[in-house]
Amino acid sequence: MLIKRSIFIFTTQFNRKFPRKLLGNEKVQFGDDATAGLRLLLCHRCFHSTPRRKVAKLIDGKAIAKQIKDEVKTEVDKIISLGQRPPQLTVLLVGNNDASVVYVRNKIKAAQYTGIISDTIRLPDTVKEHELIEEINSLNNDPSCDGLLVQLPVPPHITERRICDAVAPEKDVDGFNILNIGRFCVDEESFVPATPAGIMEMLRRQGVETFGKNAVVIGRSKNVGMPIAMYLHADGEHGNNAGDATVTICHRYTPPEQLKVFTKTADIIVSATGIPNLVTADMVKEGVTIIDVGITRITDPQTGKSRLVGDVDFEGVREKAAHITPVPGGVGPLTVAMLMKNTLTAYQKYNKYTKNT
Ligand SMILES: Nc1nc(=O)c2c([nH]1)NC[C@@H]1CN(c3ccc(C(=O)N[C@@H](CCC(=O)O)C(=O)O)cc3)C=[N+]21
Ligand SMILES: [Mg+2]
Repeated sequence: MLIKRSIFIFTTQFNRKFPRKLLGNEKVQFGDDATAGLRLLLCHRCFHSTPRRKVAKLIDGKAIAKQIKDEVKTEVDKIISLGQRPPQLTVLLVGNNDASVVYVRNKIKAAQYTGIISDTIRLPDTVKEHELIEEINSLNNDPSCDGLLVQLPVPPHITERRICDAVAPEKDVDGFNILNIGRFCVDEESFVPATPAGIMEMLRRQGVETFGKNAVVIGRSKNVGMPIAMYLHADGEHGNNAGDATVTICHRYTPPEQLKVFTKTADIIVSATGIPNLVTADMVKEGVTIIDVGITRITDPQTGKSRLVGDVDFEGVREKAAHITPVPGGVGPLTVAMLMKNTLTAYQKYNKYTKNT
């Protein structure tokens, strides 16, 4: 009874604080996910029990990614049970970049899991730009291919922008074609790049509010920093279900003491620089949410083994943060899962060939 009452009070106050989010937008209601009840119960405990040392709640990227993949799988199963062909994702991989090979393998595994057909086309790193574009054109015209992406980076003799723009906008599940970027930047519905899409999805499912909050994005890369900053600040009432946060973008020319001034005021920090230990405990406020997008492979001085680290001093920051993503197992798996979701969307929206069979 007491628990029920406090849940009622809590949700009522939440309603007052975020009226539009709760009443006007079905997709981002607090308590959308299955753990909401449990979270409220935990809130109840926090309010009514003696405080103990706080350690951040780990955002389990793998588990959230699995949820999303399961949802995609359910849809794909439906498609198949209707006797229609499943969606197909084609990945073009140029050369032998070690990291790219791992990422593409993870994408193929996720496709297999969801029932999406995947096709990887490998090309030598000597391939000419026009040959790669011819390959893209032929896949643009192939009705069995719904989603098409060229794994980045491409070798230096190839211009990345020309390659991204060669992918048909309706198959551009990476959201890297300039038409999708432009649409995204003016709040029109578009394919949203998988990493920012994954981060927003992670925040929603974890119950981290972005509406009216201070967010700091560190890094201004075109594929991560820029689009996540765009996504966090843009109008949630428009096409892509954006975050309505106040966003500060910091980058390599932000003086370190200035960076700290900004991160100290942040409710949410997204770090995407590839600089290990850039974000330390002294730079963040109590209760912050930390999204670590950095991926750096280092050799562990203790074990001598190679391992992945993010941008954040995880152990230090963890003591102050409310939520924190690990590396690996944080943003990476979400990126892969959202790519599957985008591929399903491409099929559902643009596949003209098997709709009425
Ligand atoms: N056209 C294109 N689209 C991309 O989406 C794209 C790209 N190019 N180039 C590189 C970045 C990076 N990216 C990741 C994918 C999976 C993990 C991932 O699965 N990470 C695992 C660990 C992977 C490992 O062990 O190395 C994790 O964080 O748990 C990470 C990063 C996609 N990207
Ligand atoms: Mg919204």
